[in-house]
Amino acid sequence: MTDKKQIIIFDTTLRDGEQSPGASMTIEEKLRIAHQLEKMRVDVMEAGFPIASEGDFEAVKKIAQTIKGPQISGLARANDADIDRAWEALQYAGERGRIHTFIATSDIHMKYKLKMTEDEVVETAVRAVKRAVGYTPNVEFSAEDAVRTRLPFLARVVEAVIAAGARTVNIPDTVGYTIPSEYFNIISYLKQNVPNIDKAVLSVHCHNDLGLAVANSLAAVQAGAGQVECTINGIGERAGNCSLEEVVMALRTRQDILPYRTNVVTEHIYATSRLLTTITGIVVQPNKAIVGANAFAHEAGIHQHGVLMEKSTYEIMTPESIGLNQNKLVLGKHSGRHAFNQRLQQLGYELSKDDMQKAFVRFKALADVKKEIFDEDLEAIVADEIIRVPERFKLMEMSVTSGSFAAPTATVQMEIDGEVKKTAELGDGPVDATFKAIKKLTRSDARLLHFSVGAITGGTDAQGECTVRLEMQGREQLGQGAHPDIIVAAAKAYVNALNKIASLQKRTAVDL
Ligand SMILES: CC(=O)SCCNC(=O)CCNC(=O)[C@H](O)C(C)(C)COP(=O)(O)OP(=O)(O)OC[C@H]1O[C@@H](n2cnc3c(N)ncnc32)[C@H](O)[C@@H]1OP(=O)(O)O
Ligand SMILES: CC(C)C(=O)C(=O)O
Repeated sequence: MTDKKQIIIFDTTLRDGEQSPGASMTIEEKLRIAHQLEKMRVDVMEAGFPIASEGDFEAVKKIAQTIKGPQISGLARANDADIDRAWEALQYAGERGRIHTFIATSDIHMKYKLKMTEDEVVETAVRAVKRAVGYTPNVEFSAEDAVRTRLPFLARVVEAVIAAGARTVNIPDTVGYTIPSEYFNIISYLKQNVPNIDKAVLSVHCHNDLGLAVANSLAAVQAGAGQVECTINGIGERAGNCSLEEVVMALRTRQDILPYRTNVVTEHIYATSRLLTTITGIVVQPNKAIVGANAFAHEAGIHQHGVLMEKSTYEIMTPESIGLNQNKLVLGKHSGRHAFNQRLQQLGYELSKDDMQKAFVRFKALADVKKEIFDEDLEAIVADEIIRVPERFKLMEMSVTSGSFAAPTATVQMEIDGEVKKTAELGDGPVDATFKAIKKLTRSDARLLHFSVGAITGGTDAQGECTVRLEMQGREQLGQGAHPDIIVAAAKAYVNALNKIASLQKRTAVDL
């Protein structure tokens, strides 16, 4: 193993990943993901952009205070205020705290966005790195839009920031424009033309606009890059970032031609992917590599036959290597707390005794109506029962009539601020009628932006999982709900989003 070069895995799910439309996370949600990344042993996690908002500052601070093991990075533009604010949040991580400062170096960005000359950009970058080094030696510099930067100028910037003390220098493909051979050549050029290049780790950060982020990152590694920046499920700005699970599993699976290793405990990949989906509501496509629902499924007879004879005929990696348990312990209504607790732990959930008990009660209720409980059901229970906000609004009972003849009608009973209220509403369909009834009871003027529904597992007794995005007074909130009855799941998701809005408004002291 020692003859293999170690590639530093820099996870930026909590920063660039959070830049995905709809992926904003609360401090608690970020911390939950951070714990999972810690368990998975990423080398560096970028916790946020501290100057961006009070919430992001607090999240980076909390992660720096809590997470042990990985380095914690915070992003900062190349100016004093950003760098000072970043360190204010990161200082609690000591030497593991990394200030990541950046400035764009391409002609397009310098001319239209920064309105700076080359000399001004070099001067600003050097000044920023020096200021950051005043706080910590653990400084990373990124040349934003490096791929569209003229190479001699890029080399000049890289040399200058290394001389100023940057230990890591990142060469991002900010707009997902490059292709593997070109990126290989850029990294090789820097290796050959920057005299002090050996004093820093070269890093890569690829966006996926052309679907090449993972391929480009691998090409850069082959050219000598020592750090790969990536995100869980590949989430991120626009088409996303290089996907952590894909790049790590490619390095692991093709050891024959890729002599590199990472510290990532790949067996935690699946649980981490699911946790992110649960928190953000951004689902991965079924055919997504590594973590998609079909990634280890075989439908075709010839494939099934091959796999039955010898798995490696059609499987290039084992499901176990990403934490998918082939021999699932079947959980049903006869299961007890031990099996239940153990499975939740295997899925990456460390719940308190109280939360475990709450989830167990809910599991038993589900097991009464459903033959077999799958991992996805358990995740939905945890999402629905544990990862929740204080409930101003509680859904008590509901019933719906609909069909091809009856006018869809929903009768809903809720507890609101301790008072029980009931109403019935007509709608264009059962979900519409239900949402109208909830809106009436809660007197909410929230606007529905998005509604999605999915069956969590196969079979007619599967649980339905709904995601609802609401907008109220300029704030957007995601709500989730799971239930064997899809309309109840939709109602729970709607109420969950309303509770999040109410809790946010309470926190920011805005009247309802
Ligand atoms: C490629 C990337 O992913 S970079 C990271 C992108 N992420 C984000 O932008 C998310 C967080 N951002 C934010 O919350 C806000 O944009 C803030 C707080 C950083 C700045 O907000 P505002 O002060 O309102 O500025 P706004 O975002 O409108 O414009 C950016 C300003 O930063 C300047 N700027 C952009 N990049 C840099 C940089 N690397 N170094 C220094 N200045 C920069 C721009 O020129 C512009 O300056 P101007 O206000 O003097 O015209
Ligand atoms: C700040 C840098 C690393 C970035 O996110 C990008 O260039 O895409």
